[in-house]
Amino acid sequence: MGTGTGGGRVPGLQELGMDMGEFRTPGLQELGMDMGEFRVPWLQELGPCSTLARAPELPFLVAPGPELELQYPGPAVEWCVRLRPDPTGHQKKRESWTRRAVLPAFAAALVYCYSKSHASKEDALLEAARINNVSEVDRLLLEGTDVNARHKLGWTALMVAAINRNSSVVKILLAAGADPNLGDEFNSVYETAKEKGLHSLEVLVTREDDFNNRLNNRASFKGCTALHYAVLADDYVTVKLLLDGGASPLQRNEMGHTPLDYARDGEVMKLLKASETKFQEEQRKRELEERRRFPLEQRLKEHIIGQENAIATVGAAIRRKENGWYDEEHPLVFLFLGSSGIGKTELAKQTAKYMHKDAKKVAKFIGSPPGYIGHEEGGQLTKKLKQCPNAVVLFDEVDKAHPDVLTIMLQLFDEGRLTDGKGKTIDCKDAIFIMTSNVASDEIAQHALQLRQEALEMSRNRIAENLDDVQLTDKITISKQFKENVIRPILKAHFRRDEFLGRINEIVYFLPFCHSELIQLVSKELSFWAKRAKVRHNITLVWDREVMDVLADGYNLHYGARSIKHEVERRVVNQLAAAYEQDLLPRGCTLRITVDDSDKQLLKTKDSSSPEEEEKKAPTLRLEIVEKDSKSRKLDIQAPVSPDEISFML
Ligand SMILES: Nc1ncnc2c1ncn2[C@@H]1O[C@H](COP(=O)(O)OP(=O)(O)OP(=O)(O)O)[C@@H](O)[C@H]1O
Repeated sequence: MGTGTGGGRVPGLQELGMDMGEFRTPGLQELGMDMGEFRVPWLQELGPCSTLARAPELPFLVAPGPELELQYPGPAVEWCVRLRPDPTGHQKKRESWTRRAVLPAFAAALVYCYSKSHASKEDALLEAARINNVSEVDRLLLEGTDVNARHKLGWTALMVAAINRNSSVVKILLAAGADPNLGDEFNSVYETAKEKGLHSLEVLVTREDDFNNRLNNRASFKGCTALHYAVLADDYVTVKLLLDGGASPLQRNEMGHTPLDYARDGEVMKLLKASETKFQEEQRKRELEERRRFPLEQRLKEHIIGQENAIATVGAAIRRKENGWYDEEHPLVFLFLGSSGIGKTELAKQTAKYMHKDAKKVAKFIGSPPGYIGHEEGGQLTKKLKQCPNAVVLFDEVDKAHPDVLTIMLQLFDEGRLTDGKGKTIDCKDAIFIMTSNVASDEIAQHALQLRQEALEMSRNRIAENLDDVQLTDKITISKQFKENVIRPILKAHFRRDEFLGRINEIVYFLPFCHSELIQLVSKELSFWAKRAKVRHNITLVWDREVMDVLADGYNLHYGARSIKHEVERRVVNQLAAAYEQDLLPRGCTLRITVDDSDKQLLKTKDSSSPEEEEKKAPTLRLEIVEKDSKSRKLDIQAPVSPDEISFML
């Protein structure tokens, strides 16, 4: 119970000569009725009317006598209850209702039925799961009630059935598709009350109604699955049903506990131990199969444009680790080299997402002062590694780290453990460390550009010779010789530690984008804004191929993909915003981005001009509205007034 009617008017009450105001009368309390919570001890629930003989009309009284039976033909659910004289309350020593008591009792029953008939199907399912009302659960599921719906405080019907040892209901819910691996969103009573802005007493009563008062109010239950609850209830049958229904015995709640952690010695514990091993084996097989069907490299390529060698190097190393072909005594250590904004952090994030199904799991530490581990962030790192020993740890801008910090990192990589401020040692052999650095980025970029130029000339010659492997220009590989003769000495001079470089498993090179990659980046960026235009303003955004060439020209080697984002914002999004502000964009219109006609010639002559000339002659991008007859109408967007002009006008 505990669901209020929201203070609305209950149909039928006035016919009984009462209205909501009278619920607070002392007469009701004397009868043992607590109207706030609809706790009526002498009220026995009979279920929906449809299962019983229907009352033809108001006032619902079906069986006058010592026991009163009442039907409520409500709008959604029709409910039936029986009222028994309560020997402990006002009706003491009486076997039937007094005239004085009948009316308020009726009113209370009516309100109860009303609240039941108004409760959503999902609430009704939770209630039926609690009281083990199998036929009601069946009926509600047949009516299409969402089997995984949550109580407003966070739990599901399966969890309620599990904690109450209602195995028959658990069986039906599982068969109807209840997800046994959903975690409870309920925290502790006090935390949940704070989160939801409710009184803690209200939360406590609601929780105890659905669960039971044996659970600790102060403990957090966030992330507990139905299996955790079945184990807490020490109910072998339900535990078995849940395991057979696909519940993971390895799933941890937010406190980091698996169901086994809550098991008492005995049958339940034995069953859980056996299924943990089986589940691990099955999970390993499933993951292996998934990796085979959808390899890491393919997933990375969905998010990262170009950088094929970097993706291949990281992919191969992770595959070795996942399949047990690696040195288990040391963590996997990468150094990502290359200029700014070309995907180093993005690749680290995507790797973390692949390893942990969550990009947020990447722990990022910045190398700039006050420095990494050893200072404030040292504690953070040990904390994170303790929580997740196989975390992906990103050390950004490692070249800016203090030499003392490099010494600690060396210990970390070499010994596979780290000692925190309190002298406690944390194991990190299973972690993946990714360091990023801009050191030698100019040399790498220049080398890559030179290789591309050579490849371009080669392919031009091949075209001239009528050989058709023109694609060659996009795929270049940095030579071993360049790495040894140019990069390694720079790294050595910078880090001054041979053994530090020696502990890096893979140095991964990120190269500047080639033209086709820039076009992909522009396309990704324009698509992002097109989606926004559609969702926010119902505007369809299309663009000509030349527009992408113009925007790709905004690429700046030092800012990488960020320069493309900036160029799209500067040259397209600014115009969109100005046109919108000037009310030039009707809702539902189609907008086309195009290169101004008078500037199209510039694109053709671009190759022969010097960089200075190009800067001056950058083609203009325009917005046009595509009319119904497919003709385009140019938009006359007024340039926004610049601050200089404002001061002039003043
Ligand atoms: N190769 C790429 N493919 C797709 N998006 C990219 C690529 N490179 C960079 N980006 C995008 O550009 C932004 C910056 O990229 P990222 O953070 O990976 O840069 P970085 O190489 O780590 O550079 P920095 O050293 O400056 O942090 C991100 O939004 C990222 O999604």
